[in-house]
Amino acid sequence: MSDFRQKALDYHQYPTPGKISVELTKPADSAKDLALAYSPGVAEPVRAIAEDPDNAYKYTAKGNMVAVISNGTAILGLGNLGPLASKPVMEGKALLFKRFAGLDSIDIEVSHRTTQDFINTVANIADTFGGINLEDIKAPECFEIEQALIEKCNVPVFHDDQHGTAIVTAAGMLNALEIQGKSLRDAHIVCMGAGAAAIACMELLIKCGAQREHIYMLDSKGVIHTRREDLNEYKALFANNTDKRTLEEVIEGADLFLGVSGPDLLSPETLKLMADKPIVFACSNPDPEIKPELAQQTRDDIIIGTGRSDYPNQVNNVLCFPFMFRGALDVRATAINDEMKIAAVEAIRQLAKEEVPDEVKKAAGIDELTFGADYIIPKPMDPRLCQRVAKAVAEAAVESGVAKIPLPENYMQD
Ligand SMILES: NC(=O)C1=CN([C@@H]2O[C@H](COP(=O)(O)OP(=O)(O)OC[C@H]3O[C@@H](n4cnc5c(N)ncnc54)[C@H](OP(=O)(O)O)[C@@H]3O)[C@@H](O)[C@H]2O)C=CC1
Ligand SMILES: CC(=O)C(=O)O
Ligand SMILES: [Mg+2]
Repeated sequence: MSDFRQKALDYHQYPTPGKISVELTKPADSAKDLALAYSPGVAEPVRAIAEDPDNAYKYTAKGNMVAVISNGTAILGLGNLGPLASKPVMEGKALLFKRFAGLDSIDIEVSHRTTQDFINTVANIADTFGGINLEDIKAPECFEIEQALIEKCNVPVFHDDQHGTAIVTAAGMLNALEIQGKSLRDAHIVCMGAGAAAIACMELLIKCGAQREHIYMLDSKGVIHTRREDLNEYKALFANNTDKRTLEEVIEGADLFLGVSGPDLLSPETLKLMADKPIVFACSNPDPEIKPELAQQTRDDIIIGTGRSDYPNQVNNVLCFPFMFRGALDVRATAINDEMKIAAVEAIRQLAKEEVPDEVKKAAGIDELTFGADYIIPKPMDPRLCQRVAKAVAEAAVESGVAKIPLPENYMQD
């Protein structure tokens, strides 16, 4: 067994199996404490909540609690390995919610027969939480699931692999384009993958200025084009009227490559076909579409990002979802809308251009971090991310009318 594999297993096993636990926030040491925490005292908040459901935010942990919910059908880039096997990833997302945004989070893995079963299960438990983070649910079911849950639930529902990934990708792409001296409007884009992450990333890039007809999308059967008869309605929106059928044909002269598909699908020979100063985000986890060292050996004019923590330019939804929910929950947003998403893109983007505090460099194990080819996007452990992104999101929620309470006092200071 490789050293790293054993280390990863040991990390998860010792000293206690798993990565999260529950802690108490109230004393529970005496009979008096228990009389308040449990019977008879607990009856008082019960009555208050029965009278007004918003009292749940006052008397329970709901308002600071996010459920991370999966069915394990698209676990990272590992595929459909089932609900239980997804648990380490979901516990990992809960760890990130707590570590980076102070949000309590619990993972829920759902076994189900039909898509409707899954929707009903989540809708029936949604009121327990302040928000629902859907994770690693494969396309195209993820689109129907998210839409149905948005309609059914009173709390914000966000499919992280779609929108978290899209927000971080857009922020990174815009900065990388700026460094390479290119514009999104003129960019020729290749998107490898046509699932949850791919569709959402391309839709958001279009909202940020990319042109749909400049985008070539590929799935496991090749280029998505208008003569294919096997396309679902989401892929069909990206069907090009083209005779090109292979990655090699569509990547010729491309400025941007986004990989949200699987490992090692971009060869050095194919990378050579891209335009000068290309941008490659090889985001498949855990193994990217091309290894950064191989990409950099092949092209010295490239900007490359991956989803991993052990290379520069980590283009990963961890830069978004903790802060998206922090901002949304702090103003009790009923939804996560486009205004909030665009605000998050801008906040993440801008932060990369500022001087980096020494503590962040130390945590990243890097002496120098300056906006440029190896630092296009902030580091996940940058504490300013929470302040900036959550604030931008909360303000956008208030301005766009989906906030149920005003901006909290601590958001007023800079
Ligand atoms: N860095 C980050 O933050 C994130 C990275 N990802 C990564 O993106 C990948 C996809 O995740 P997600 O969208 O949730 O999963 P989905 O299952 O929804 O989509 C996977 C897509 O990849 C396509 N695909 C598979 N094999 C190939 C191939 N050989 N050539 C071209 N396309 C292929 C599938 O094609 P078909 O439609 O034909 O089945 C499908 O469209 C994963 O590796 C995941 O780790 C996802 C979210 C965030
Ligand atoms: C990062 C992430 O959410 C994924 O790879 O699925
Ligand atoms: Mg995921």
